[in-house]
Amino acid sequence: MRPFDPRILRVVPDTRRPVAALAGIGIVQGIATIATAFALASLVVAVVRGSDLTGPVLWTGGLFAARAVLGALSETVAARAGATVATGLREQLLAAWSRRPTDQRDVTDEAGEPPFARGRSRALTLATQGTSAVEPYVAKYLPALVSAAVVPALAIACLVIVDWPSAAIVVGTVWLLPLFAALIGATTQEDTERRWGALTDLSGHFLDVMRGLPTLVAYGRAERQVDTIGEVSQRHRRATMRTLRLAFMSAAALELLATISVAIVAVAVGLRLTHGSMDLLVGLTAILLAPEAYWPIRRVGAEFHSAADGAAALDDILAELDSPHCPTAMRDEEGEDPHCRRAMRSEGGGAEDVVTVTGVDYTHPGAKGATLTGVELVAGPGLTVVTGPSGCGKTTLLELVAGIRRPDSGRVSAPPVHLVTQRPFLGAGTLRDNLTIGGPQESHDLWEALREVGLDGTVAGLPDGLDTRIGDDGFGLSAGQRARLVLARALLSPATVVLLDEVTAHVDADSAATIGEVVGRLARTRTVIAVTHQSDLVARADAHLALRQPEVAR
Ligand SMILES: Nc1ncnc2c1ncn2[C@@H]1O[C@H](COP(=O)(O)OP(=O)(O)OP(=O)(O)O)[C@@H](O)[C@H]1O
Repeated sequence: MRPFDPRILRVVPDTRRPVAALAGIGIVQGIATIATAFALASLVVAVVRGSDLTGPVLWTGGLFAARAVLGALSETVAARAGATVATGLREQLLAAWSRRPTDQRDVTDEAGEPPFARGRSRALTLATQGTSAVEPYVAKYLPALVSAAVVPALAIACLVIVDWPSAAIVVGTVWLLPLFAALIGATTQEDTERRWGALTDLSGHFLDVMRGLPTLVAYGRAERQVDTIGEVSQRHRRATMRTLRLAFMSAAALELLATISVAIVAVAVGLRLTHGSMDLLVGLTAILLAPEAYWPIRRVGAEFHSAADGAAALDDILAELDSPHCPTAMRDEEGEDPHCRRAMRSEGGGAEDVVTVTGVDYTHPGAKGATLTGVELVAGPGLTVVTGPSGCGKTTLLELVAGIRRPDSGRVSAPPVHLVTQRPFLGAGTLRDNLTIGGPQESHDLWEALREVGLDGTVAGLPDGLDTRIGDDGFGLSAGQRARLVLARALLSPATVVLLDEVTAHVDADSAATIGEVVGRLARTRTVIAVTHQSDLVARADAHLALRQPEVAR
C-alpha cells in the first residue's frame, strides 16, 4: 500500500479541495495542540506558584475551544470528502464500463479466468464495497498522514528550543514508530489482498445464486447453496478476523513503544527537576510536548488498517479506469491498437436512415474462427429481414450495426439506432418507468404506443394502469406481453433505425401476428432490420439478407 496515491486527485478532481482543507485543518490542529501544551504547563505552574491565573486560564480555555471547533470542522469536511470520492469513483466506473464495447466486456482476462464469473463479481464488489472502502482512506487516513508529516516535526522543533535533552530522547526513539508501522504494513499487505479476494468471491457467488435462484428452486437444488454460501462467508469471516487481530496487535505495539518513549522523557525530566537543575515550567512543557511527537504517527498506524481495504480497492478501481479501450492481447508490437484502428463504425456519415455494412469480418474474442466474413448490407427505410441458421451470426451483425461490437475489418455506417435484443432489459419498476427509459414521454403517447401493440386493454385493466409495478426481467408479464411492451418502447424511440432481434420468439401465434403487423407499420416510416425465423415477417420484407453458417468450425 502506497502512503498516498496522487492518481485519486486526478480521477476525482472534486476531492482536491476537501483533501487540501483537511490537510490545512490537520496542521492548524497540530499547532493548537502544541500551543495547548504550553498553555497547560503555564496554568499548572501559575496554580503551584499562586500567581495570576487569568492569562493561562483564558489561553487554555480558548485553545481547547478552538480544538473542539477544528475537530468538528475536520469531521464534517472528512465526511464530505469521503462521500465525494466514493460517488465520483462510482460514476467514473459506470461511465468507463458503459463506454467499453461488448468485445472487451466479455473477453477472457490475461490470467485466463472465465469471461464472466470473475469479471462480474469483481465489478460488483468494486462499484459497491470497493468505492465505499475508499471513504476512510480519504476521510481518515490522508488527514492522519498530513498530521504525521507536520505535527511531530513541529513538536520536536519546540522541544529543541524548550529542552534539548528531551528533544534528543524523542529524536532517538520516534523513528522506531514509522519503522514498526512499515514492517506491520508489509506483513498485512498479503492479508488485505486475501480478504479483498474473499469478499469478491462472496459477492460473485451470492450474485450468481440470486440470478439462478428460480432455476435452483425448480430443480430442488436451492438448499445446497446455503452450505456453499456459508463456506464462502466463513472464509471471509476468517480473513476479516485475521486482519482485526493484526490491527489490534499492531496498535498495541505502537502504543507500547510510544508510552515507553514518553516515559523515558518523563523520567529524565523528573530526575532533573528533583536535582533542581530544571525549571518546573520547562519540565512540564517538555513532558506535555513529548507525546505530540508520537500520537500523529500512532494515529496513522490505527487508520492504516481501516484504510488498507480502501487502498487495495483504489488500486483496482484506478487500474480499471486506466485500462485501455481494447485488451492488451489485441495490441500490436508498437502498442498500437489494431482493433481500435479498424473500428470503422461511423455515425451520421451517410443518410440519416440508411445502414451500410461493407465487407465486414468479425471474430468473437477467444473464438477459433470468424463468425462473419465479408458481410454486405445496405438497408434503407422499410423492412429488411436477416435470416440464417442458428449460430450464423445474425445477432452479432445487429450488435455491429448498433455499435456495441466493432468489426475486425470492413466498415459499418449507421445513425444512432434503437436495438431490441432477444432478452430486452425490463427493470423492476412501473410499466411507465420501463416505457420511458429513453426519456420522458407524455402519458397519451405511452397509451398510443400501447394501443399500437395491442396492450392498451391489458394495461387499462390493471389496478394501477401505467403505474403498475413489474419485477426484474419483466416478472409479472407473459412472454407475449413483454415482447409487446418492448416493441411499444421501440415505437416511442426517436431513432430512425430500429433493430429487432427475434421479437416473435417465445410468443404465441396471436401475439406473433400482432407483432408482425406492428413491425410492418413501423417500417413505413423507419429503417427496420429484423432478425427472424418467421415466414410471415419474411413475406412482408422489402429486402432480405440470408446469412450462411460460417465455414470454420469452432
Ligand atoms: N460473446 C461471445 N463469445 C464467443 N462467441 C460468441 C459470443 N457470442 C456469440 N458467439 C458465437 O458466435 C456465433 C454467432 O452467434 P449469434 O448469436 O450472432 O448467432 P445467431 O445467428 O444470432 O444465432 P441464433 O439464431 O441462435 O440466435 C455462435 O456460434 C456463438 O456461439
